[in-house]
Amino acid sequence: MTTTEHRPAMTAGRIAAVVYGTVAYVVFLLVFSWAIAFVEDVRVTIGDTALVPRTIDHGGPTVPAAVALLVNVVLLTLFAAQHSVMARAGFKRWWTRIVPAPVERSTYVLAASLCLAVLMWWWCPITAELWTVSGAVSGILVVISLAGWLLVLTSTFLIDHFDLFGLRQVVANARGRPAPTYRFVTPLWYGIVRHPIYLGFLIGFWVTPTMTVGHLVFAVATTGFVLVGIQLEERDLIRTFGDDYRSYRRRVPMLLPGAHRRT
Ligand SMILES: C[S@@+](CC[C@H](N)C(=O)[O-])C[C@H]1O[C@@H](n2cnc3c(N)ncnc32)[C@H](O)[C@@H]1O
Repeated sequence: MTTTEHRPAMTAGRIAAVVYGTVAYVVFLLVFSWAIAFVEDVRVTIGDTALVPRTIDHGGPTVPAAVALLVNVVLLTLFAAQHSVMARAGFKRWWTRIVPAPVERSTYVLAASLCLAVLMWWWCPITAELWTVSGAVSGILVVISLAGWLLVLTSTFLIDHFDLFGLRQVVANARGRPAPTYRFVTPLWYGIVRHPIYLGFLIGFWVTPTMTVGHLVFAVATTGFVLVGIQLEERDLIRTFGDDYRSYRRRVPMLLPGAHRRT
């Protein structure tokens, strides 16, 4: 094969990777926005069309609570399994023998977004209320909850938003450049807690004016998942960054700002 025969195929592959990465990113943005409406219990409609017909507490089939619980646990398990497996360094090494390395992250983002979409699409609300507040307190809780989502979004930019969601990798590949170097950084929120993205999610999930049984199941399950995920993520980070990360762990608390530092 001559060089001139080889080049168009490479170029087509690189363009396809950029298109794929862009689609994965757009799907992520849509599903992330949907997730905010879902957890905040906002049914979004345009005219007669319901964009978010089902939320954590509204819509969905009328089924016995035990059936709803079973369905929700299966959905949460599917979501947790996808994240726990695909986010691990060992899986990535194996996976990139099958999937081209430049689109590995985009594939992860797409799979994670689709699992979350499946969870929200089939979620069965269990609406018995555990607590509910109204008036100014309700408004304050909604603001705190939205601040959690903002913490998630801003933290992705502090690490490297476009790297985290796979776009930097496909663009570097299209330019014929090596994959971007994976850096350990600790700016702003990362100087206060080690996991501001997960903290933001926990705030978004737990702080609510109305806590139903279904919402509590979601919050407890995702909290457990986050706590286990942190252990696995930090094991990978220590393998990659060694003493830099160990020292960071001693200096900065995991999730609670100001919590007792490890010595
Ligand atoms: C979904 S992000 C969550 C990051 C962090 N756990 C948080 O809650 O803000 C997961 C990715 O961030 C990376 N990561 C975690 N902490 C990092 C840091 N301080 N600097 C760079 N990358 C980091 C992990 O290696 C992993 O690939």
